[in-house]
Amino acid sequence: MTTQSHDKIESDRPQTPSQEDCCGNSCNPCIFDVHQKLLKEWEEKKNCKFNELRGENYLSLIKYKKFVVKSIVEASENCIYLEIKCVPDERCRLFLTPGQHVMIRLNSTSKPYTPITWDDKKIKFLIKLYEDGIASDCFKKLKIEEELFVRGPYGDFIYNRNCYQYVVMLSIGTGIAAVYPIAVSICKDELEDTRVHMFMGFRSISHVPLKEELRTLTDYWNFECTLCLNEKMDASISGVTVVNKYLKEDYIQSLMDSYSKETTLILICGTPEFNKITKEVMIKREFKHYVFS
Ligand SMILES: Cc1cc2nc3c(=O)[nH]c(=O)nc-3n(C[C@H](O)[C@H](O)[C@H](O)COP(=O)(O)OP(=O)(O)OC[C@H]3O[C@@H](n4cnc5c(N)ncnc54)[C@H](O)[C@@H]3O)c2cc1C
Repeated sequence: MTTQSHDKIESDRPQTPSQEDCCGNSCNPCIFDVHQKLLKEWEEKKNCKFNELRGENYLSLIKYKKFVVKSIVEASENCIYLEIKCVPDERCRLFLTPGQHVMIRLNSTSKPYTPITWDDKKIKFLIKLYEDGIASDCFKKLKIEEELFVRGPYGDFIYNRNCYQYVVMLSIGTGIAAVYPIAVSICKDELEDTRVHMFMGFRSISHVPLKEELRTLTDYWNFECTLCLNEKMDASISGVTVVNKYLKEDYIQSLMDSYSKETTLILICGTPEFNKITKEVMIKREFKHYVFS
């Protein structure tokens, strides 16, 4: 899609009324209700137009598509970056939205993974290698140029620009893979007024992937990042706050004091136990908007 066609679609977005446009007489429909309706119609039209302009997606929801391994690089202790490339096809490109995941099939096993970056032809993943993990064992043996198969993308998380004052991301371990692309897309959007605060739990600094990428994100005015490390040690990443704290209930409770329960979106991604505890905190604190990925 050309930048002009993209800009044209964006410029058709219904203008958000200001507080002064509302007379305060509880009209039915209120100017804000009308705006919501117009916005919904515009979103629907925009999605149709995008699909028309962008061409076919190489990925399929129902069929595994062939990819080859382009690189395997150590990301942190027990984690690799895996970059894969699709088989060239003039008509097709890769389309994903931040936070979506795909199924990767290797030998006879198939597991979900969340792309951290991608372009028209390539996808990069952050993958934790478990001792005796079924897929992990396949990834450990994987060679450059070897074939693997992917279907997707899945996940219906939709983020709309400027709907929140803050997006707070709470993740542990490889949960960072789900929230990192969302943080990047918000920070790189020049029309965003929303601030992103990321809180990530890891065992130690050697378990932290994407260090350089996180440092780069801290150059954006609206990004702040705190690493919560379980093991006590001196560690630093320029621009990133590092604390020796366990990202668990009481600490999460205290973090949430700084945010409004109406205007904050909370994204949660970790183990089932972490997700459960964090959800309980959000319910207790009456936060209105929280999502698990
Ligand atoms: C939507 C989604 C997105 C995901 N995205 C990512 C991602 O981006 N990156 C990522 O790294 N992971 C991601 N995951 C997790 C991923 O799909 C796999 O579950 C993970 O990689 C482990 O798979 P495995 O086959 O290697 O390990 P498994 O075989 O599932 O084993 C995992 C661990 O459990 C242990 N284990 C297995 N069975 C038992 C048992 N019976 N008793 C005790 N221990 C046992 C194994 O020894 C191993 O240490 C995602 C999961 C979901 C649901």
